[in-house]
Amino acid sequence: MPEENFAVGQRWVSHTESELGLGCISEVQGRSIEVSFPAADAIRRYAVNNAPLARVRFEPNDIVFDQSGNQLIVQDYQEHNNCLIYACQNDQGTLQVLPEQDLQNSIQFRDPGKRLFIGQIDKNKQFVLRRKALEYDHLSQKSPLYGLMGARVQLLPHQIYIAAQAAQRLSPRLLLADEVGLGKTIEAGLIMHQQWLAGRARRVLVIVPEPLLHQWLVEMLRRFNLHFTLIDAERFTAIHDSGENPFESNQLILTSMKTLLSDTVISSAVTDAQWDMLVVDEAHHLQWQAEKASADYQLVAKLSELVPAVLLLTATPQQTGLASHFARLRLLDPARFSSLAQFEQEEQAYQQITMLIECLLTATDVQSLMQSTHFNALTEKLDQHTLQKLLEPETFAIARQQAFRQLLDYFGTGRLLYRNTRQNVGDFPKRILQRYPLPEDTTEQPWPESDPRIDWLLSWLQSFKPAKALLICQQAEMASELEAFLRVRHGLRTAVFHENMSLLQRDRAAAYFAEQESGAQLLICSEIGSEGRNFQFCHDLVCLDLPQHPDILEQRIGRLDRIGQRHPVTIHVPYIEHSAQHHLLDWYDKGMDAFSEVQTIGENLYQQFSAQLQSVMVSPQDDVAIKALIRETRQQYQILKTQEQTGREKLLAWHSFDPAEAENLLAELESASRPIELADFISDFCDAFGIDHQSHSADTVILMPSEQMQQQDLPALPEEGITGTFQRHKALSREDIAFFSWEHPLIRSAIDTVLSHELGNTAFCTLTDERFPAGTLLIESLCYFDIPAPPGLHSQRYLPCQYRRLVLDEKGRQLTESLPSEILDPLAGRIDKPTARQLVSHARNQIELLIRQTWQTLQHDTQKWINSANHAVEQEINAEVSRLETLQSIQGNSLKAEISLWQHRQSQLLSAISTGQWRLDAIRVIIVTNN
Ligand SMILES: Nc1ncnc2c1ncn2[C@@H]1O[C@H](COP(=O)(O)OP(=O)(O)OP(=O)(O)O)[C@@H](O)[C@H]1O
Repeated sequence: MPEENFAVGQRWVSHTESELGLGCISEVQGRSIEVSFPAADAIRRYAVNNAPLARVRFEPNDIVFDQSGNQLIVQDYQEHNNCLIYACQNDQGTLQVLPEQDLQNSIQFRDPGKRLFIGQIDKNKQFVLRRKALEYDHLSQKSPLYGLMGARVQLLPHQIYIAAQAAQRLSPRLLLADEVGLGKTIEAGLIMHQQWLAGRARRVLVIVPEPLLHQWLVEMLRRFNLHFTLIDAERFTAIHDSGENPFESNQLILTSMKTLLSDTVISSAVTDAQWDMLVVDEAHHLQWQAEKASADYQLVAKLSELVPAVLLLTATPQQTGLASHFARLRLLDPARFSSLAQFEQEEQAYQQITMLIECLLTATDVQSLMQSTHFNALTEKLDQHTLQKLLEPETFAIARQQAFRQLLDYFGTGRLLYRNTRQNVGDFPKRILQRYPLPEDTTEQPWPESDPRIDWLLSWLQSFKPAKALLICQQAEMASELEAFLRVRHGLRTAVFHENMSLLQRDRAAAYFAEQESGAQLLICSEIGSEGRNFQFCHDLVCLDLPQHPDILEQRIGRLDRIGQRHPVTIHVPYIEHSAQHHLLDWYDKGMDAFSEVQTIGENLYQQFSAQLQSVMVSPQDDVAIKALIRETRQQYQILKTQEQTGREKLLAWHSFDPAEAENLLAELESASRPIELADFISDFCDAFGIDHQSHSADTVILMPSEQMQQQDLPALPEEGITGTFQRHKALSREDIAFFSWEHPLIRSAIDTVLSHELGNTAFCTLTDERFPAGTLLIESLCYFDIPAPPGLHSQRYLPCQYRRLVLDEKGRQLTESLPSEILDPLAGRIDKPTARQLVSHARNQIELLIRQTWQTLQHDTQKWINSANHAVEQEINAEVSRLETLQSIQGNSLKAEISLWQHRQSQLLSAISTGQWRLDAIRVIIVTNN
């Protein structure tokens, strides 16, 4: 560093203490200088020939700040008395003079070029860490499966398939209607997690029945690391009184329909808040009839007009009738489901659509398709464009898939209804009915003493000890009374669970029942209270009474027959012979196998036979009528079941699950998990940022904050530390250990920390590689493509990729392919910092040339990137518009407004993408030494 360069007033930075900010030379005396660092209130004295300082010189177009914090753009500079005077433009566009002494003192250099030339050169290890952070960030964000990997769940094919389908949609609007207990909550969690991580759903509202609040809260946190805030009426009032909308107090809100409907102030506040995603569990309660819609339906209808992504969950979508089912579908996709009459007609034609799809799927080529008996009918249903492609041998395979999707969407069960069945999923235990006929009681005692079913229950429980059983009855009052009777009068270990209890009481009761050793032997639940709950740790269900709708019976059995159940589920039904309940039991058992099989046509049978059933139940001695009811129900059951299996169920099965595709997805998830690389990344990150890390056991580490931590705010690192494993199976069996995946909040925050910090954005290394002459200078740069656009547009998702690594030589030749990081990193040699600074300073002109060449290469490719993103936008939006146009012509209603919304979105996207630009994130200078 030539000593004559130093002059009072000049601005320099320290290589060794960059945190001091911008220094100003306050004294030059003989062979020493004094530098003040006003931002740190520090003074340093250095020997002239050995000062660890770099001169700060801004170039035209650099952004600088004056001492009052005003932002200025450098236009030019001149030297006066060895000091620089900048000519700058302020934000009003006027020119202004800024002597370097007046530059802001608290400067921190982020730009890699600037840092390199002022001597802030980081370690190679830090550069590599940064590159890995960029690569992983990019790879995961780009992967269509990003968001589906990090949940602490088993990767079950039927769930991953649905979640991956949802991930392809910009804002999924779906009805998740898997059979009871197949994991709709988990599917919704996966979809939410994916949308949350992809930045597409920042504000989520989940509405569940009150008894399920806590279960949801815990599942979302434990399995997905999603921290929901629970809003009940009390909490609402507390926050509301401070003037804030309680639904805006957090990003993820969990509430119950009861809370929302308890006060109009609450229901208005929920619709006033802005949401990206709405989830409604047990959605069969949203009832609708042409003349009247229930209050909860009306509220969800209002919300679903405002919220882009909507998930409705129910195992029994038709429990409250076909009209309500249709109305819920219409909430999700009004363009597709516009008329109930048409919807009913479509249901009648499902068998025909199934035949057409079968004809399509079995055809191996154009010839065989044309020879099929259903070919003509098929041509009537397909649009001209798809048909044309279907008749070309080259496009046959793709068009067949497209035609299949169109038939399902336009004429089948739609693209928004997913229903997995035990048949799809496989491997479920059997259901067994145990009947206990009892003689009528003739004593005159009050209930429950007078009830022979209670005597039966007492002796059954005695013989059954210590195994646990769940008893579900229709009413909360009955559940309470019975539980008190068994506990107080007979000293049994029982618990009760119903909708009139507080959240805390219910959770205590469930926990008492779940306790292995000293817990309750019997949990008595009301119908509504138990809906959606997980009780699969027990496998005996007692029904003292039976509900009158097959779907409600299915909900009951589903408390035990759910994922995780390892034993056959036994349903114990004690009943008084020849009573109404006896007939109801026969109707279910002999009329429709309701105990041994999952009901898909329960609602239909209920509609047809409920009147007859009522009359049989009021005159239980009428044997002829009873037999007729069971015979007719059975006949109808068989007819409907065949129709279902060849119509609706088949369409739903096709739409809801593709085993081959699901297998591919699981394989992709497996390979994207890269646990070894993750372990390395964590270890490198901890080294760079001063976090303690040590091995806990195989594939498991303990991370602890330390006093040397450079980044104080690594939000996901708890003060007491965290233990995490990279293995899913271990995380599933050890609740106390976190599941570390690329999606875990701590890892995402580690990646963000690296990328938001400048550490590692400059480096210098030597290279021994005989392919290049000694002395060759190369530059490795890490670049990112940014699109400054409103977040709601999600424009990044259309880019071919957002991150690039480039290696260039002095002649501007690209060596990226011949020097991939796997080759370069092991060959990169360390060089001490002072020498590196000298070399950089010496080769400044060449390095600047290399940086310019990198920029030129990037600029040259910018248009390619923009074109490719535009193409992706057009493809997606044109497909949506063409779908709406087809629906318009099939259904005969105008969808102009919807079409123009999509077109508007397209023009917004195209204009945002056209402003996209590359950013240079990091550079490493490489000098070939060959020694
Ligand atoms: N992929 C999975 N990994 C681990 N556990 C799972 C998985 N999927 C579901 N489960 C467990 O299986 C049980 C049933 O799942 P869930 O509650 O999501 O089903 P559901 O379809 O919503 O039930 P319901 O029809 O009763 O509302 C829960 O205990 C859940 O934690």
